[in-house]
Amino acid sequence: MITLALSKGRIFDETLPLLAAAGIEVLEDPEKSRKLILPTNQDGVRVVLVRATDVPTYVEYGGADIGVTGKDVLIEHGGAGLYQPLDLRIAQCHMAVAAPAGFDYLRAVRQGSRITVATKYTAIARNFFADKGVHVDLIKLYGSMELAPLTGMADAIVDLVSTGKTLKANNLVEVEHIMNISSRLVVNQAALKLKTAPIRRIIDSFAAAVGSATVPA
Ligand SMILES: Nc1ncnc2c1ncn2[C@@H]1O[C@H](COP(=O)(O)OP(=O)(O)OP(=O)(O)O)[C@@H](O)[C@H]1O
Ligand SMILES: O=P(O)(O)OC[C@H]1O[C@H](OP(=O)(O)OP(=O)(O)O)[C@H](O)[C@@H]1O
Repeated sequence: MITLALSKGRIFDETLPLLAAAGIEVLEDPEKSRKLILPTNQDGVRVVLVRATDVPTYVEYGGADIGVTGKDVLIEHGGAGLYQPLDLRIAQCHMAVAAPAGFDYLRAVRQGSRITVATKYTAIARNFFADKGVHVDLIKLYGSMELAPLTGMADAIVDLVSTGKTLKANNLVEVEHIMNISSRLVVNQAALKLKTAPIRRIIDSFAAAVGSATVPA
């Protein structure tokens, strides 16, 4: 049995065409079913639904053999013990620093001021500001980061941006582009050794579907 960990929503939706390329069809709609283990048209393949941030953990500890997860989540997790053969080029967005239009971020940076930054992505934010030599106090949040500067709790945020609509709706402006983000395939190293043929078949089908070469194990 091959177990594939996905999160509900955009990762699940955008992985479906890749699964189809591997001849795998998920037999239940996660938006309609309360089941966390979904059967597929292949007896030897099942999908488990977990929180987006838990996908690397399930694959690391063998709860799943393969997973699909954002580069953001992978960096925060650390990626220990995970084989990352493929950029799937799905769920594309970028990580950015944003601040209210009234906050002169560049001036604060130039003057060496201490900046308070709210984010769910503390590892990415810490590394980014450390590389720039900017002094920051980080406030860890689990969602709705945009609210932090609006309530006076933080000067700026580090968050994902796609269309920019969320920032605009909350009167925030992007002031730094940190990195491009897309989702990766992650594989449990031991599972790859024990179940090489079926896992390779999935990796190769995904690679062909996204038109990219795989990274050797
Ligand atoms: N607006 C967006 N456009 C494109 N991709 C995005 C966007 N927001 C997030 N992503 C990518 O999709 C992944 C999954 O996001 P999703 O919103 O489904 O989970 P989440 O709500 O961030 O996670 P959790 O449920 O654990 O809090 C993210 O890790 C990121 O890589
Ligand atoms: O630039 P945009 O296209 O507006 O996208 C950016 C938004 O997308 C993500 O949230 P998400 O859509 O995952 O919402 P959620 O955290 O409430 O699930 C991210 O945290 C931003 O808030």
